[in-house]
Amino acid sequence: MGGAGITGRTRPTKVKKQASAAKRKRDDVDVEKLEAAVAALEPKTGVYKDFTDLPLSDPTKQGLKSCHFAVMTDIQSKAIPLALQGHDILGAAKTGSGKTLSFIIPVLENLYRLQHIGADAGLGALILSPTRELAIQIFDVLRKIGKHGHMFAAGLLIGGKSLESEREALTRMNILVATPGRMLQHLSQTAAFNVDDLKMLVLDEADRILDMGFQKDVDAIIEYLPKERQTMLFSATQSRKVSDLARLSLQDPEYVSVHAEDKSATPKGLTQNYIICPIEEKMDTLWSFIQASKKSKILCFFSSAKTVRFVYESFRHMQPGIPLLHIHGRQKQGARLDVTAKFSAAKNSCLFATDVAARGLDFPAVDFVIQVDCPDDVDTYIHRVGRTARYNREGRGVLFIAPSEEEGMLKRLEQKKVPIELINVRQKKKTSIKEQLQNMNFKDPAIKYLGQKAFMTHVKSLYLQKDKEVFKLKEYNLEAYAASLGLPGTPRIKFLQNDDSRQKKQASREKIEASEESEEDEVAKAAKPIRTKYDRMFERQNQDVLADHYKNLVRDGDDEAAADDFTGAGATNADDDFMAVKRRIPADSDDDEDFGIDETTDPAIPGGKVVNLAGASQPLVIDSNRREKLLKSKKKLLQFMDKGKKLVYDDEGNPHEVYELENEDDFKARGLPEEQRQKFIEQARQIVEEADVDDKAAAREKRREKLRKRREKERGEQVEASDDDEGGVELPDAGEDLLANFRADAEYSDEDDNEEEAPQLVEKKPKKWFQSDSEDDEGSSKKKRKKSKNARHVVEQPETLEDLEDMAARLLG
Ligand SMILES: Nc1ncnc2c1ncn2[C@@H]1O[C@H](COP(=O)(O)OP(=O)(O)OP(=O)(O)O)[C@@H](O)[C@H]1O
Repeated sequence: MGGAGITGRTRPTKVKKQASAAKRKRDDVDVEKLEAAVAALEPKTGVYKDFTDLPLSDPTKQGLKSCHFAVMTDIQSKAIPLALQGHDILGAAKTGSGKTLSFIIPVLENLYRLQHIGADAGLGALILSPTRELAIQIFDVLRKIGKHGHMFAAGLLIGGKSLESEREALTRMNILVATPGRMLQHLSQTAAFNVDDLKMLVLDEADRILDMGFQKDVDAIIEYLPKERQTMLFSATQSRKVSDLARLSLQDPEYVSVHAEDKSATPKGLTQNYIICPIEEKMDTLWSFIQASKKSKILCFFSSAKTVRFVYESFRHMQPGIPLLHIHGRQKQGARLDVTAKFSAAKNSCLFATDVAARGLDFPAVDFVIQVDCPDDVDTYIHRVGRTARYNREGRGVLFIAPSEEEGMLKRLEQKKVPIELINVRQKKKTSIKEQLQNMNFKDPAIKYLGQKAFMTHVKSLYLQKDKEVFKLKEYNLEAYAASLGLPGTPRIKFLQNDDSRQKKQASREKIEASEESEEDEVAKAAKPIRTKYDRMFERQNQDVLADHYKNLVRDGDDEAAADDFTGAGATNADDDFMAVKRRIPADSDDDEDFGIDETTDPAIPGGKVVNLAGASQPLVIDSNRREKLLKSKKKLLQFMDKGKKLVYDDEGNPHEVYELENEDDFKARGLPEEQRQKFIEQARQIVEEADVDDKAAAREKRREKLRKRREKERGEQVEASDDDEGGVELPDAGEDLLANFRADAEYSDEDDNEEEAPQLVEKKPKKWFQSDSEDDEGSSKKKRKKSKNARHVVEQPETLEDLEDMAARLLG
């Protein structure tokens, strides 16, 4: 199991049994008293300040005492009494305000009063956390409070170990702190894992857990859990919808929010500032800030793991004089835990992190939270900044905002009541590290690679940001940003180029369209009154074949008025039945020519038009623009076309209907099929041979002609060359010319020697599909070997169609 159980004392069995029995008796009395005291609580009216004001079991009291927790925080004093009475809770309170104890104490107490203890009792409470680190932290608090006399078996289920090793221990657990993914895995794969008796479900960082990433897992987990249970949701930012609550089957939940009374959404001891920092200045500003705060504990947030790695590696190389750490989701679990432990213990340190460290983590005494990359939304801002100024401590948050992000981001922060003030960076104290980064990129390909990756991921994350009012990709100077990372050039980003080319295409399309509208059109357009969709609708011909809802638009009694109202360009006058308004298909339209369209006027449809499509079984009635458009689509027209007939072509190429074919009896009368086939092949061979003689003669003549022309040309060139060539040798200046010369030489190399075989390419070619192996072996005479040595392998290359036929005829023969 991922964590140690709370139980685990080793005593002789007999003594143990006696002690347990005595304890049970004591507990029974204890439990009854506690039940009564809890029932007597008045959560809404009563004032409960200290933990001692609440009816808690001795082991819990002991645990709180050992941790020196005496006075309750606001959320604790409001939520714990309600939770002890078994209410469902929706708790929202600022970061660092003590939400963890608000659910840990009720979990321990309620299970204790129910005596839901021991392996047989099964799982009594499940606490879900979005990250492993937070789960570990919660488990740690649970262990600290519970280890003074509580007998529950508690476990941590966050993965990282084999399912098998967790399986057995899992079935004995009473309280589990888990990440949703791992919990679901066990629910679906560990048969003996029984959750039917679960009494309490807690979702810490609920808004994150119910978000997209975990939604499916959480929904699936809930399917396994009994509906009758107590459910508690806690988060610093609560933006849950009713649908979420329904999914979780919350019953009349109590809303416990401590934001309402206090105007700001962030802790009192927190000072919040922002600086205007273009992305290309982030590296310099951050470096300078770290240099000026070496005696502090700093937590810096970035938007991607790649940026975290690049900044960590490059700053480390530059020896900043403060221990650097980094954490992101792509690290192994062991490394992440190591980092959180180191940063928790450190006095002065700088941790570069992604949002994996933004929620819930309780690092003691963080002085600064620097949000180097603007957070996706205000909730993320609040969670990040909440890593400092925890539980009445002081702390400071600094947000880096690019000029284009300022307006949008400030608006959103204001909406969520986040008090933040602008401060300026002292330019004198700012040092540029651009050159150092450039050198590093130059010398170390690994750094350069990281830099390129960081650049691309950052740009991609800006591109994918949902809030376009804050993140306007076009406003960032990406070239300068790449240079600020020390990169030799701006990495090419595919999606941006695709976007650009898409836009360019769109623009040029629009341009073409615009230019296609000639001046004449413009004049005509200007002269025409503007026609609306309705005008066009009532201008239609063949209104009697229109859909009913069109007809319904103009009822008998309304006709005239409607005609007046809607008189458009095509309407003649009010007396005319506008259903019969003439509609013209431009006579000069040549669209139809392409499709062999024949237009007539259908007498059955007043003013209507019938188009006879070549090959179509039925004429196509044009009764709407849609149908008219259809005439332009070959594909669509196919459905109106005749499917065609089966025809058989004779030797002269004349088509015949199938029924004209010879019947079976006649065919049989002409002899056996095999004999007929042989006869046919023989006839065909004769025909081919006869044709072959003519074809060969023609081909030879053609080749001779070609050769003659070429020689004439060469002779002419030689004369020209001797005229130009006055001593020097001119080299062909383009590779292409060289290639052309080579080809010509190769093709005709043997031509003079063997006209009959020309053209031949003296070149070894891979064996063709028509060459059998025996062909190669056949006649292993010296002569053949000699020939093959000289000419290697001679393969005819048909040049003309005649050559090809010639070759084919020889092969067939
Ligand atoms: N009653 C208390 N008295 C003293 N310290 C407390 C008390 N309750 C909580 N704390 C301390 O306050 C710190 C913050 O508590 P906790 O982590 O529960 O905050 P949180 O509200 O869950 O924060 P976040 O929203 O960031 O998760 C912890 O270090 C915890 O030990």
